[in-house]
Amino acid sequence: MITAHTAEAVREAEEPLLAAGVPLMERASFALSTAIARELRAREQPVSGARVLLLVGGGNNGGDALHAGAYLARRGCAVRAALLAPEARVHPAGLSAARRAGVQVEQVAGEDGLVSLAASHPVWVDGLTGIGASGGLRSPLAEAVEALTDRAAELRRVGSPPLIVAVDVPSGIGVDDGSLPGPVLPADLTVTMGAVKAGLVLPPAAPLAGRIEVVDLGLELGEAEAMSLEEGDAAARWPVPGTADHKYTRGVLGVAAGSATYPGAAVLTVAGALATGPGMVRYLGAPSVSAAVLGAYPEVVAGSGRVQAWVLGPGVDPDDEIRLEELAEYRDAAAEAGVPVIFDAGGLSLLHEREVKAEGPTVITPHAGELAALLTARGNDVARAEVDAAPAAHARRAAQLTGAVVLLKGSATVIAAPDGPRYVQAEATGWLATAGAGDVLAGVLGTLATAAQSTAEAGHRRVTARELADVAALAVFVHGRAARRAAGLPPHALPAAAGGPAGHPLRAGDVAAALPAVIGELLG
Ligand SMILES: NC(=O)C1=CN([C@@H]2O[C@H](COP(=O)(O)OP(=O)(O)OC[C@H]3O[C@@H](n4cnc5c(N)ncnc54)[C@H](O)[C@@H]3O)[C@@H](O)[C@H]2O)[C@@H](O)CC1
Ligand SMILES: Nc1ncnc2c1ncn2[C@@H]1O[C@H](COP(=O)(O)OP(=O)(O)O)[C@@H](O)[C@H]1O
Ligand SMILES: [K+]
Repeated sequence: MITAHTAEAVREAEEPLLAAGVPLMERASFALSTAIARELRAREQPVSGARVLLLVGGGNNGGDALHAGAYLARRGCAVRAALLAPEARVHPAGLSAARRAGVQVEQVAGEDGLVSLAASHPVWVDGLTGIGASGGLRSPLAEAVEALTDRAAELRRVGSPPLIVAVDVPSGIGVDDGSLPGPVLPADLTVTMGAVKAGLVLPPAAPLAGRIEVVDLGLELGEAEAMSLEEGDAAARWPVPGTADHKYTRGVLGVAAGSATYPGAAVLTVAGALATGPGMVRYLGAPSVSAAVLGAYPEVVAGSGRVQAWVLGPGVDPDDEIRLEELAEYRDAAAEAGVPVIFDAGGLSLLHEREVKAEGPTVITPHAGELAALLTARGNDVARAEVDAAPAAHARRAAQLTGAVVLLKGSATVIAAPDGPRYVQAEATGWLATAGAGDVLAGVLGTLATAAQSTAEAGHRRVTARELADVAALAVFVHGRAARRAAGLPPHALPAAAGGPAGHPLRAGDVAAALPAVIGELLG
């Protein structure tokens, strides 16, 4: 599990160690220097003689960069430090360590000098600001970062990109919320001190961190601000049927999806559900859609009966009041029985009224546009772009307003429980951004929710919001992995922008088809 923390949590955890005289900065900066050397070797570039440019701001983040520069200079690198804050404000111990080690230090004024300095150094170390920064980078750092970002893009175009290493965080990101309040220099590698910061995993900042290495400082941290499931977590949480199970103990999923206009949404939801391994899927909808679903999947049982979870709404027309009334009936029955409900697409409109709160265990699965519509309908006027700029904050807001677990879809998908954990999962690929992919996800989530409900029923208790958030993260994890497989991408390949394979197009049905093999591989 990747656990990510706020700046305040990290500072609190550092305090007792600093008070006890533990040399955290020395440890952090030494580890930073070795990470840079390792990265150079991995790129088959010699460490000795490597030309390294330190971008130094006026806080301890700059101190880390200077100390690391001193270590690198001692290993034979040609290190230069560009001070972007007045020398009197630059970390004094770092500055003198760097000078003693032979680092050439110069005060930078204006972007032109900085850019030409950068052009002659293939390694840039971003030590402008770390967890002490607030708001977007201000002048002159903002202009410097903009100019360096442009230069890096030019160098990338001509095939000689610099190696950019961020100290602790790419300077200027929203450290706690992953926002981008101003310019940020995208890094290839972020060496982060003591703990992953939430902004390194939350969108939209996360992709700018590149690969993340954590320096272990022995910090004792409390509950995470954000978590990401990894392979081992997903495998450990997967509901594998036991020998005593039968289809009803494994769980029955009810699907009310599709319409005359969007019959395919029902087929794809069911495809995702079946590929995830339910005990049974019941379908409820118009006869023509039902015929399409059964034509594609004869395993499905049409008509009502007892279920352990519902998926309500994929492909449902939000203006079809009669259909929405049916969905509301399923919802009410589910609330009475304590059965989880997943509202997707058209079904989300059932939560548009301001005072409506989820009465039973509930997950909603909007994309940014749908979340903006939901928040706006409930009196929080929000545009899609605002959700995109701060997905985690908006997901949490919607969770608090509705009482539901919110699964906010996007290139990184954020999951927020009303007062519980927050997950972010980013294993998918841009190829997944295709019509119907969300329907498949709703089906996957539905099946996993039935399994969670079956376990809860066996223990004579109700499934909790926390468990539903866990299930949502698991669904997004395998859906993302299945998308990678369907796009011909190995699970751990670098993004195409970082030199990894591009993959190939997929259609939503391919994601469902890839699921059993992905799950099998996960479970070994
Ligand atoms: N406390 C410690 O001993 C440790 C600190 N560490 C490092 O120290 C960093 C935190 O250091 P600080 O608390 O000094 O803070 P930072 O170095 O992160 O930032 C403070 C500096 O940035 C400037 N600044 C703040 N907001 C700005 C903005 N919006 N635009 C432009 N400039 C801005 C401030 O004027 C100040 O000069 C961590 O990120 C980490 O790199 C590590 O060495 C681990 C140990
Ligand atoms: N750029 C992207 N990279 C990776 N995954 C993405 C990206 N954009 C969207 N996705 C994923 O693709 C799916 C699209 O779902 P959705 O928007 O609901 O489509 P539909 O309603 O057509 O089924 C979601 O799982 C979402 O997280
Ligand atoms: K930094």
